[in-house]
Amino acid sequence: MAQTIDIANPTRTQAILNEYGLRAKKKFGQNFLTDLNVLHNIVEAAEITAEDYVIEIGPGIGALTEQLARSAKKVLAFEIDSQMVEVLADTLKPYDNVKVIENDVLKVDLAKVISEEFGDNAHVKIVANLPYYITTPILIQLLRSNINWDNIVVMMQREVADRLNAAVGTKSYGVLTLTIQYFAQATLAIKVPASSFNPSPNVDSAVVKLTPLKPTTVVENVGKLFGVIKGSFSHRRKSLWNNMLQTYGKDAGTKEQLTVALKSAQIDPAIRAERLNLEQFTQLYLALRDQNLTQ
Ligand SMILES: C[S@@+](CC[C@H](N)C(=O)[O-])C[C@H]1O[C@@H](n2cnc3c(N)ncnc32)[C@H](O)[C@@H]1O
Repeated sequence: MAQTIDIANPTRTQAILNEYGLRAKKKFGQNFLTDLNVLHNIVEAAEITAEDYVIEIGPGIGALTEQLARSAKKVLAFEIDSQMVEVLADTLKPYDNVKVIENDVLKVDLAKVISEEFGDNAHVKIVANLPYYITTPILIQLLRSNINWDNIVVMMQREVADRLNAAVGTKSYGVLTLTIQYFAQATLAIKVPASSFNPSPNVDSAVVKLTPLKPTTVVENVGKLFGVIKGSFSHRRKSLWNNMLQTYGKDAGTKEQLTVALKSAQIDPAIRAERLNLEQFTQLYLALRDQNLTQ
């Protein structure tokens, strides 16, 4: 199975792109990893073993996929760019444990595909050098989909990585922070310089490792909890009260229900969403639900 020259090598990466007459596409967030050490560190951080089913998002020309294929049982990779899928048919030919699916990962029912490909309730590890233009929606999709993941190890913009563990009240604190807090523990695994990519991105990057976390307060409808959180952050500079009026309506009856809910959750209506922690949002959601406002 071993391939003599790794794809992750500046010369080989450029040679592959030239061979196919391709250039990295900005619209798909294409920055190819050319640093083999970084790839080895990613595979190590994900603790991939020969028993593991791995999901990769955005394989590109296959630099990370190849390293995953060498360590994992099977790799299932989602790639949006049909030209990359053509390249992958060649670069990944030596690996019979890889399947590439041409699709927008945001449109895929991951739970369904995983059970079709790996079996019902199969556990997966998710590894990716994410397309930076959709890092947040991908992370939210992964965490909110009902899949059994053992860990998620993903490269992202350093600035987004900072949001994952941002403290309440800071500029970076928001919906993404709260989503992570509900589902996972996030640790910064590797800092990656721009020189590790072709082309070099204009931002610093970091590999983050997420491990699953049992929420402190489990709610029966997570979608509705996050509906409340999203609505509360819709205008960051506005008070919670003003954002809530916009979400639920301004008539006297609704205002009365909102007042009761906020009182029962012991939350000051004048506060801004960025000042509330996950437990406070959970209490707010439960109080709004009791007022039939989240149905
Ligand atoms: C940052 S590149 C990483 C490429 C490769 N994994 C590497 O590390 O060199 C992101 C990859 O995601 C792909 N991509 C972008 N948007 C996508 C989407 N919505 N669904 C699936 N793949 C996507 C891009 O075409 C590109 O191949």
